[in-house]
Amino acid sequence: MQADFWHDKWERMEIGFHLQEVNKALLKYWPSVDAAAGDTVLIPLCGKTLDLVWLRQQGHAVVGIELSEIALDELASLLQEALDISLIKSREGDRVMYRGDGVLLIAGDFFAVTAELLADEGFVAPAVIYDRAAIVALPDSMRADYTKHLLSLSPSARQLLITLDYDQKKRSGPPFAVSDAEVEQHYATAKQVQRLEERELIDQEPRFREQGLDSFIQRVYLIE
Ligand SMILES: C[S@@+](CC[C@H](N)C(=O)[O-])C[C@H]1O[C@@H](n2cnc3c(N)ncnc32)[C@H](O)[C@@H]1O
Repeated sequence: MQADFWHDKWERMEIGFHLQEVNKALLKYWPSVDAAAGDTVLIPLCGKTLDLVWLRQQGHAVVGIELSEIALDELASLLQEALDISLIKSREGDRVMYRGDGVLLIAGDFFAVTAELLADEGFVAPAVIYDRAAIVALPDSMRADYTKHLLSLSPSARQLLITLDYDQKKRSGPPFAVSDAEVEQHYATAKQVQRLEERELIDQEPRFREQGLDSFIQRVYLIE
């Protein structure tokens, strides 16, 4: 997926993926991650998710990486409203950085963010990764590089990963289908890939039924 595709989506506010509430799977399974209060959570391709605000509310430092400055401006406002956290925004080369109390937001290409950059910002190897609608936002050709890059930012992080799976022949992404086998393959070197939940969502997602699908499965994994 090209950057222009996503910038265009944000300019038109065609953001059907955005939830108006904290993700239910995050609320349900966050205790399984067993994160300590001060742990940093890395949220790749974060959009303007309320999940990031909720994670900060739990006492975690949060790092969000997102192409769209529109999304991060909104997220900065949400953090201000919900937590009274003011972010200082600064344009630095190809990126826009937003820095505040326990928060780092980076508007720019995820693949250009390095472990060194995070360390320079005081966020060395985040302890936890939270991926909701990130790997599934990327086409097959990018997902191995995505996972490799994610692990380069924090090789031993625990990860809460939420995927979607359906018959990709019946509909093109995003969101893209990511099978159980693919997750196992990407995380073959992990100590453990534990599937916490598999849920059929087709009855709650009529727009996907209208697009010809008869199954739309969400899976939640804890990867260690
Ligand atoms: C499906 S949305 C999910 C957003 C968020 N995780 C959520 O749950 O609402 C995918 C997001 O990834 C962002 N994105 C896509 N490619 C990216 C890249 N290479 N670097 C940073 N962000 C990217 C898009 O702008 C979009 O906001």
